[in-house]
Amino acid sequence: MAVTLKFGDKVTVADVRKLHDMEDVVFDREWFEKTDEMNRDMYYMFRDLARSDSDLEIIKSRHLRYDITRIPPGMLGSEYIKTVGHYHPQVPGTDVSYPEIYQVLEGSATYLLQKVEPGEEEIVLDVAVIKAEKGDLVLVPPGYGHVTINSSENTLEMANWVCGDFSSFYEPIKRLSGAAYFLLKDGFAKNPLYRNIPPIRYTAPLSSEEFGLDPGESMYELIHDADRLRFLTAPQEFMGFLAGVL
Ligand SMILES: O=P(O)(O)OC[C@H]1O[C@](O)(CO)[C@@H](O)[C@@H]1O
Repeated sequence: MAVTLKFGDKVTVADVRKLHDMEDVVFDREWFEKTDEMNRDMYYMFRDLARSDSDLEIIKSRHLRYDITRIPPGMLGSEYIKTVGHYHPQVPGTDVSYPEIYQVLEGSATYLLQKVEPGEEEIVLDVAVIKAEKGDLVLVPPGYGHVTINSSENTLEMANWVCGDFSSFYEPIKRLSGAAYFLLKDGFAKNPLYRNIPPIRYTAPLSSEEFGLDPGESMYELIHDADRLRFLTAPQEFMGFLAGVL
C-alpha cells in the first residue's frame, strides 16, 4: 500500500528507498548478502510539497523545493539506518555547489557532511557531524556531500529546502561504498576506501533566530520571507555566511 503524507490541502505519495537501493553503501556486507529483506522499505521521500497552489507558485518562481523525508528506526546489520548520500552539482557558471538546509520535524538525526578533493573524491578534506533534535536547523554548505543517519529508536521526520533546478549525484559515494565514516552500534568507523580521513568535527545545529524564525517554528514559513532562502539558489552571493556555518 502506498505511503502518503497530507500537507496543507494535498496528499502526496512517497518515493520509497528500498534496501536494494542501498546495495552499494551498506557497511555490513555479510548481513547484506544473507538478508532476504531486499524489498524492505528504508525511507520515504515526499518531494515538492506546498501547502496550497499559491504557495507552490511562490516556490516554483523562486526555483525552490520543499521535501519531507521519513526514516523509521532500524539497522542495516551492524550499521544504523541512513540515507544513500549524495553531492550537489555547481551552480552553472560558478565553482560553487548548491547548499541545502534541513530541519528536524520529529525525532532526532545525525547529519554527516563531508568535503572531498574535487576529482579525487577518495581524499577527504573535512568531516563534520551534527546531531539535531526537533526544531533544529542544519545547513549543508557548498562543497559538502551528505548522509542522514537515524541512530535513535524513533522515527525521524525531517524537512529540506533546496534549489529545485538540479539533480543530486551519487556516483562518488556509491563507488566508495558509502561516506567516509559509518555509524555502527559501537560508534563511528572509518571507511577504508577513503584516504587522509580526518577526525570528525562535531558541530552544532544553527539557531532558528538566524533565519528570523521563532524557536521550534517550521522553516516552511520562510516561504513568506523567501529572500532568506536566496542563498540556496545563488550561493555564490552568500559565501561569507556559508563559509561560517560549519
Ligand atoms: O537522495 P538520498 O541520498 O537518498 O537522500 C534523500 C534526501 O535527499 C533529498 O533528496 C534532499 O537532498 C530529500 O528528498 C531526501 O531527504
